[in-house]
Amino acid sequence: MSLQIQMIGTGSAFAKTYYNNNALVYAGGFTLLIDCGYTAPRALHELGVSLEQIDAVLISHTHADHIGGLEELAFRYMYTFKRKIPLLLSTNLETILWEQSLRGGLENLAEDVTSLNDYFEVVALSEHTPTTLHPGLTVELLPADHIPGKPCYSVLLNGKIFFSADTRFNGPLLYELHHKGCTVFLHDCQLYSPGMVHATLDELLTLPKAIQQKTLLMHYGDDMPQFIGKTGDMTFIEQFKTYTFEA
Ligand SMILES: Nc1ccn([C@@H]2O[C@@H]3COP(=O)(O)O[C@H]3[C@H]2O)c(=O)n1
Ligand SMILES: [Zn+2]
Ligand SMILES: [Zn+2]
Repeated sequence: MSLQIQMIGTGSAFAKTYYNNNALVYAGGFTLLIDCGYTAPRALHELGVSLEQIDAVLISHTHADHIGGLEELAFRYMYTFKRKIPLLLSTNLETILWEQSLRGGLENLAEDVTSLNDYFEVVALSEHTPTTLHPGLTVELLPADHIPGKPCYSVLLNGKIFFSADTRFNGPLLYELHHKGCTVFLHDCQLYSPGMVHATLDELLTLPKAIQQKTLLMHYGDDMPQFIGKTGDMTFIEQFKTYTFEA
C-alpha cells in the first residue's frame, strides 16, 4: 500500500516565506489533514484543495501554527457545508483545545453552541493505540517532548511513517522506530542551536546514516536555503510537493 504526503506548509511558527507545518495525507481516496495552523486555509486555497475535500483533521497540539485555522474550518463546516468533519485528537487535548483556544471565537450561546462536539465529530484517540481511519490508513499518537506540561503528539502512520509534529530531539525513540521498521521520518528541524522546544539540525546530525537517509526535515525557518548541502544524509521536504511512500 502506498500513501502520499503533501506538506501544505513547511515553516517554523514564525516563518514568513513558508506556511505552517501542516500536512495532507492521501491514502486510498481518503484525505487526512495533520494540523491546521493559521495559514492552512490560505495554503489549501492556493493548492486548489477545498476544505470540503478533507475527510478528517488530526491535531498534534495547541500552538497556533497547528490549530489556528480550526476556527475557519469549524465555521465553514457548520454554516457552509452544514455537516461535521471528524476531528482526531488525544483525549487529554479535547478540553484544552476548546477551553483555552477555540471557545472565544466559536462559542455561540444564542444558538446553544457551546462545545467542540457542536462543530466537529470529535474522535478522541488514546496514545500508543493504532486507529484505522480508512482501509490502508492507520494513525497512532506518540507522546512528544515539546513544552513541559503541554500535551503534544507525534504521529505514526501505518506503523511506518513517523511525523514528529513539534518535539525536542528524542534519539532513543528514533532508534526504536528505525529498528521496528519505520521507513520515513518527517522531523521538525530548528536550524540553529540551542533548541529549547524543537529538535535542532545539530542534534539530528548525530543520528546514524541509516536513519538520516530516511529523514525529511520540516518546520524550518526562512533561511532554510542557506542550509541546503549542510544536512548530512537528510533532506528538506518541500512545501506543496507530493511525495509517495510505501507504507
Ligand atoms: N519555551 C518556548 C516556547 C515557545 N517558543 C517558540 O514559540 C513557538 C510556538 O510554536 P512552535 O512551532 O512550537 O515553536 C515555538 C518556538 O519557536 C520558544 O522558543 N520557547
Ligand atoms: Zn510548530
Ligand atoms: Zn509547538
